[in-house]
Amino acid sequence: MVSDSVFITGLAVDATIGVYDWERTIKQRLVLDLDMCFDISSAAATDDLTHALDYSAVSQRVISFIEGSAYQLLEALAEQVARIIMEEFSVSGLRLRINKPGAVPEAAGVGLVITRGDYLKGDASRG
Ligand SMILES: Nc1nc2c(c(=O)[nH]1)N=C([C@H](O)[C@@H](O)CO)CN2
Repeated sequence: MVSDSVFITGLAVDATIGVYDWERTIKQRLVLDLDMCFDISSAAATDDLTHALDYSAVSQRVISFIEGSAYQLLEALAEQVARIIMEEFSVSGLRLRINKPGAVPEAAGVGLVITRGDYLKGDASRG
């Protein structure tokens, strides 16, 4: 079981997201934190990006997907982002946190955290 991970924090994307009519006509800021299970041993041994989980490529793919999406719920968006990363980047598990900082004016942030795949298996230090 792999305990290595590659992370992305504070990934800011403007999206059409929300359940109310007024939210369907504007873009709102979302901020994502990702922790992705990935064995770094091959990248470490070869010093070659082609053997690494390229956090730049993941970031651009996630930004592109979210900018083209129009979900109502963060839950629906989160599930698809997790699926894309796991399917397209050979990530065996991940933790995804999505913050919608403007949604509740009285709160610094609201949102959700999901874990998928192997994220919590075999590594007590995560979670
Ligand atoms: N669990 C969730 N609760 C709420 C969501 C959501 O996506 N998941 N969305 C909204 C509204 O769109 C809100 O952000 C508008 O301010 C409310 N609750």
